[in-house]
Amino acid sequence: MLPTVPWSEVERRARTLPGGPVVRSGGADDLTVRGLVTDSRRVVPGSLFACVRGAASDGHRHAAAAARAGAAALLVDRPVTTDLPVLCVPWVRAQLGPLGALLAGDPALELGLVGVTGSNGKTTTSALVGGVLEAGGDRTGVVGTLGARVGTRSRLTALTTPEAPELHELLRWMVDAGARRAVVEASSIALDRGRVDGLDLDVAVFTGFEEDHLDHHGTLEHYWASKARLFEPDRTAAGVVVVDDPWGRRLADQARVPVTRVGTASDADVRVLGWRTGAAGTELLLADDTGGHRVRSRLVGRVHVGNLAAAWATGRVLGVPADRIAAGLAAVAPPRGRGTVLGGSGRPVVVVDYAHTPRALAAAITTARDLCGPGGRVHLVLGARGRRDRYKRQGLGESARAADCVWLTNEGSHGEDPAAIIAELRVGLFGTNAAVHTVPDRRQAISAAVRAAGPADVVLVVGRGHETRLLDTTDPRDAVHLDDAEVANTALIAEHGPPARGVGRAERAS
Ligand SMILES: CC(=O)N[C@H]1[C@@H](OP(=O)(O)OP(=O)(O)OC[C@H]2O[C@@H](n3ccc(=O)[nH]c3=O)[C@H](O)[C@@H]2O)O[C@H](CO)[C@@H](O)[C@@H]1O[C@H](C)C(=O)N[C@@H](C)C(=O)N[C@H](CCC(=O)O)C(=O)O
Repeated sequence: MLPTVPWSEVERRARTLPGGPVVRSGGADDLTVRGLVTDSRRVVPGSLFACVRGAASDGHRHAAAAARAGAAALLVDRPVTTDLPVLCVPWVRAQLGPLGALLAGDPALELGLVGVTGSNGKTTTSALVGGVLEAGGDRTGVVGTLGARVGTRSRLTALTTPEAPELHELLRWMVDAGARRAVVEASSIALDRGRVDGLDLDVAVFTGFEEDHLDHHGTLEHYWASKARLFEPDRTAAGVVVVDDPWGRRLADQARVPVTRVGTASDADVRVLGWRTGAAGTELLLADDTGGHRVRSRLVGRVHVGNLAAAWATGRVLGVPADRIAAGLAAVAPPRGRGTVLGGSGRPVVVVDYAHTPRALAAAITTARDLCGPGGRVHLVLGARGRRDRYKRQGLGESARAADCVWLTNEGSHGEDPAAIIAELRVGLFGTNAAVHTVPDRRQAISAAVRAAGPADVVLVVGRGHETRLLDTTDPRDAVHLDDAEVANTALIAEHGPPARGVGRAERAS
């Protein structure tokens, strides 16, 4: 439940931020506001509407709409014509963290917080850390790409890391539901835009780094710096860093907070001694300062080895006993669309995954290869999202060369020409030995791949993972329902029938 906050208190909090004058105009002494809102369409009576200048629009232009919807006051950084009380600050976006926290009753002060960043693995690692902390006895909320949840309750969110006011409201919701800890997925864009400003983390986790989101960041170094920011002493007390890539090592070396190094390297504090993975899950052997530990998980694929080890290390840093961590990791179900395994039992295995970067795709193909039966082939269903990170397409095609059969298709063109996107993927595949088919309709591509697959084969469907809406224009209202896992399941039954009795998927485990 959001508190009612005196206007004078809002002004006082706004003044705590250095950077220029804060000027209040209007508003009687007894004025109160409830909830900080950045979208005029979400204003309710009593809201404080923050006018944010964005890429596509400017919140100042929506001040009148917010007033009509019942906003009690405005937060602005340029003059607007209005009868409402106004607080004018140097930069509205910079205030979203501090004021979002205030208007949600400062929930972060009541929570132990873990932030998870990295190019790949944020969602899975967040779920694992959530499971570890729950097993340690603390109710733990998790917010990220799959939405927000605490206990059995869940809420949808639009972004991986919500804008600061929404994030603080979600933390309030978690506290009200009894949470003592929360895990927050922190995307680089969120860090860059200050969405996690004002959060004091107990632990920041780094899962790995690879070129991505350059449409937003411009350069790799800017992207890197955005992520590295989470490991500054004013943001976190400690770090857990997977050091198996040079970027992780760089971060561990440069961080000014105590860092637990995780990985296969001999100097890792939580060291992966060995692992094996199959359709039934993953098992790894870890060593830390307390000895050796065997960890079992239902997650499928070698990509999760680092994620599991990072979650283990986070539990250790937060004082969760080893047996509780192991129990927590064993209990976590694979997050939706993150290596979701379907089929098997005498039929081909289908893996639905979110991999949308060249390295993540290469790792997903390796996992698919691990899951093949004797003589089995990997069928890859591959597309690329329109109007985003075009530079990745050739690299995705190059990674796809490791598959035996590639089904190029649409992944939501967002107004681009789908055929042109496919042509760019094909550049990376030039000269490959893999059989390459083009089936622009995604449903048909998934069905064709499932139809072509034999019982020892694996069909890997990548790019969208948990997503259920596909958009081919620039108007979000044109999005249609399309769930890759649902399509694959239907195709499995149509092409290969229901599972045969007595043949378990686990029998394909390596
Ligand atoms: C780059 C970025 O962060 N963009 C987000 C941002 O856009 P923006 O600031 O440019 O906003 P804008 O659309 O220009 O509008 C300006 C302001 O006017 C407001 N407005 C607008 C229209 C209206 O009628 N009334 C109104 O009040 C908007 O709410 C906003 O406050 O604020 C919008 C409102 O919250 C978001 O929808 C939008 O996310 C875009 C769509 C997006 O897709 N962002 C992606 C790239 C993103 O942030 N992804 C990361 C990373 C994911 C990952 O790691 O894979 C994430 O954390 O999700």
